[in-house]
Amino acid sequence: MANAAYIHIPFCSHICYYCDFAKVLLEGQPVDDYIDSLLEEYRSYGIKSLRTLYIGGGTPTVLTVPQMEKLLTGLTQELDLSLLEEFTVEANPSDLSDEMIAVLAKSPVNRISLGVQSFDDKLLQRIGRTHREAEVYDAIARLRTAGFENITIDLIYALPGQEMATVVSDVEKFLALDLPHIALYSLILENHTVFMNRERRGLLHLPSEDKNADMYEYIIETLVKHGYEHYEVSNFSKPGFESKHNLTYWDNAVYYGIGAGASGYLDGVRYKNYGPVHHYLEAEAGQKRVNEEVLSLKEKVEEEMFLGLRKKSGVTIESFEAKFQLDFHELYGQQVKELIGQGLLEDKPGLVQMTDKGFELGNEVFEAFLLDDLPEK
Ligand SMILES: C[S@@+](CC[C@H](N)C(=O)[O-])C[C@H]1O[C@@H](n2cnc3c(N)ncnc32)[C@H](O)[C@@H]1O
Ligand SMILES: C[S@@+](CC[C@H](N)C(=O)[O-])C[C@H]1O[C@@H](n2cnc3c(N)ncnc32)[C@H](O)[C@@H]1O
Ligand code: SF4
Repeated sequence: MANAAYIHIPFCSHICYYCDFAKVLLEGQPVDDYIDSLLEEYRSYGIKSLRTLYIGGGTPTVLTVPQMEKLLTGLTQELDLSLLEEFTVEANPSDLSDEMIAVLAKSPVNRISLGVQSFDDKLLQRIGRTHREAEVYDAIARLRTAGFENITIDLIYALPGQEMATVVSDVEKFLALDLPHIALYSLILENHTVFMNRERRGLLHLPSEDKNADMYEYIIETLVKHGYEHYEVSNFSKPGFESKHNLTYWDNAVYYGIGAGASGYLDGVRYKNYGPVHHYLEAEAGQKRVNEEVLSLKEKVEEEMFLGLRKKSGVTIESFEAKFQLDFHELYGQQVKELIGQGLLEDKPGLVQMTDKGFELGNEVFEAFLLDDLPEK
């Protein structure tokens, strides 16, 4: 059975201009019913032990303190806590009250992921965030006082109108905080967002691809110079602070996905739950899935490569062959040779690993690992 569970809280107090994740405005939503329903789905799996738990969103910290307490108790009361290594809650800097921090601190939660996005107040305003730089420092100080050490932040770069100077200042401000982990995402223009709407009307001014690449290079170089490991395309950590939960995804391992819009991977099936809260609520505990995909061997192999290559440590040929009982060189020998020749993969025996150039041109590398056909064995 799976050792990791993702729990989705789809509510937000405002909607950011770039975001297309499963979320809805909090106002008027049946939040108490949602928590009951989510805990019912969780219990239906009979989970007794987990190595990682991750509550994401949406914005989990928009719950009231009693709602958060109920959720945390419901998720952990049946668990053998001695086996739970990492328990993350995502938080928005502007709604982390002292009471909320106190509830998180006295629970088994041991990692906080703060959605900072940028330290530049003008930029924050331009992307539809409601918090400001000062609130980030205040939230981090109060989290630290409450005993949280393992704090990570999310930043986005290549935002509309953004110049290199704010990337530099964002990275410098992150370094000054001396946190053990950061995720830095290049903005993805998503459908159904305010930004996409503006783009269609020719009103969005995104940095060019070249500028985007310069920003990524600067980020990698600077963070690595300051002792952070670039352990995944967008993730950097001090040694020992890699996200164990997210590594489960990139290791192509199984996990529960619980809540509206959550994805899971169990028994060779990738599934997704109903996104709209009322659809999710109407479905019985065992019927929350809107789709299920039974993966073929070919799909499993491709996913192993796509996900594994996102990690700096890459894919070990020995473990690939042990997992699939297939000859790696027969399947991918030629592609790997070509990608090494193009400087996109490292030339290391027994290991398939991206270079920094490979990370920049990720999709080109991934495409090379698509297979024509692979008979089921
Ligand atoms: C779905 S959000 C949930 C966390 C929380 N609600 C918050 O925003 O702080 C998770 C992260 O995804 C990233 N993200 C969301 N939309 C994105 C986009 N269009 N492009 C790049 N990153 C994005 C942001 O960095 C965000 O912190
Ligand atoms: C973009 S990542 C940010 C990770 C964070 N920086 C960290 O290191 O912990 C997190 C977001 O991905 C989405 N997500 C993660 N796992 C998911 C799953 N199993 N099902 C659905 N959404 C998921 C959620 O929207 C969540 O807010
Ligand atoms: S980025 Fe976070 S706060 Fe903003 S809309 Fe998306 S989930 Fe909500």
